[in-house]
Amino acid sequence: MSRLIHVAAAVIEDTQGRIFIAKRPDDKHQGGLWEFPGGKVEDGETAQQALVRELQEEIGIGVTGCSPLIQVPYHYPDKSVLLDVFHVTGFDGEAWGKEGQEVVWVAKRQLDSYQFPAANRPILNAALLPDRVLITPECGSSAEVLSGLQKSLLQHHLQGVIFRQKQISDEAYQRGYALISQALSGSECLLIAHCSIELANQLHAAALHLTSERLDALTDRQAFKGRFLGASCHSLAQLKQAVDKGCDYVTLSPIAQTQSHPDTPNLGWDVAAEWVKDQPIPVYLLGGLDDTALEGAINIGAQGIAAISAWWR
Ligand SMILES: Nc1nc2c([nH]c(=O)n2[C@H]2C[C@H](O)[C@@H](COP(=O)(O)OP(=O)(O)OP(=O)(O)O)O2)c(=O)[nH]1
Ligand SMILES: [Mg+2]
Repeated sequence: MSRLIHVAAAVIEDTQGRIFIAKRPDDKHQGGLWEFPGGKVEDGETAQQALVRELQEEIGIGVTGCSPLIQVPYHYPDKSVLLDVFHVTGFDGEAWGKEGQEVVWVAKRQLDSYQFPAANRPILNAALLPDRVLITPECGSSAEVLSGLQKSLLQHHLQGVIFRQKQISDEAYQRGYALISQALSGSECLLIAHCSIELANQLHAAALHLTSERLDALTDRQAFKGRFLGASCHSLAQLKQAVDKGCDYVTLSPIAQTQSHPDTPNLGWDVAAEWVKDQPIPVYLLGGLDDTALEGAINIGAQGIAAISAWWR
């Protein structure tokens, strides 16, 4: 296989949550498609140094704040690249197309209507998904879930929730989902269903989380009609399975010891870091973690953290 060309690229986000993208010139590799600004890492440079240089050269901004977002190795028929993507949230100057390229600031909900190179799918997922996802605990009723949820979202400013209630019937789940979906409509919070693909499609769910068993049984990503399909992973083999089957994100657990499963052996940070590295999929670390773990999770290349008790009321 040909050598991987190391490329640094940036998901640049402004204070209104818009993302900056540029159009690749027609005569370049993957020309005519939209891209996240960036370019090749030169000899003797780190990826972050290349990013800072490329953003100055291509769009005239000075990076003042950035963190790792995702790494995507990808093999085009004519070229192999390793896209080393950073989330840029601080910069000096006004971004513009210094090389004559078309550029635009896009609201996140519009990003999917632009055409990007095939390698960019996981980058789009990472750009669109939140960094913290709440998983609901077992509750006595959907009304109880809803009131707890409203308090949690308000207090912790969460932008994603997996509505999980394992003990209830499909009918009860359906009613609970409708209740929560209505309460969250108009908010920025992504509601993720936790049920079968069939039920999620019936609910017109935009996002669905699969158990490891359901991931194992999955034969066709397209069976789920919504935008984001995630899965629970506990091993490197499962992570790879989720990537191969076209999932959009995963949770990886248990990272640390939890109150709910004190005797289950945990993976620990070193193993998590090893597994997350180079996996072209956003990974949420889960199990015994709270907000204090977020920065560490992002620094090892994870999307962020998922938790139940850390944010429940
Ligand atoms: N910058 C960027 N490159 C991407 C994206 N997606 C994707 O597949 N690529 C590929 C296309 C190219 O093969 C490679 C990036 O190279 P580039 O053409 O931007 O490199 P460069 O800025 O250093 O330009 P040059 O030296 O070739 O003129 O990565 C993306 O979102 N942003
Ligand atoms: Mg470039």
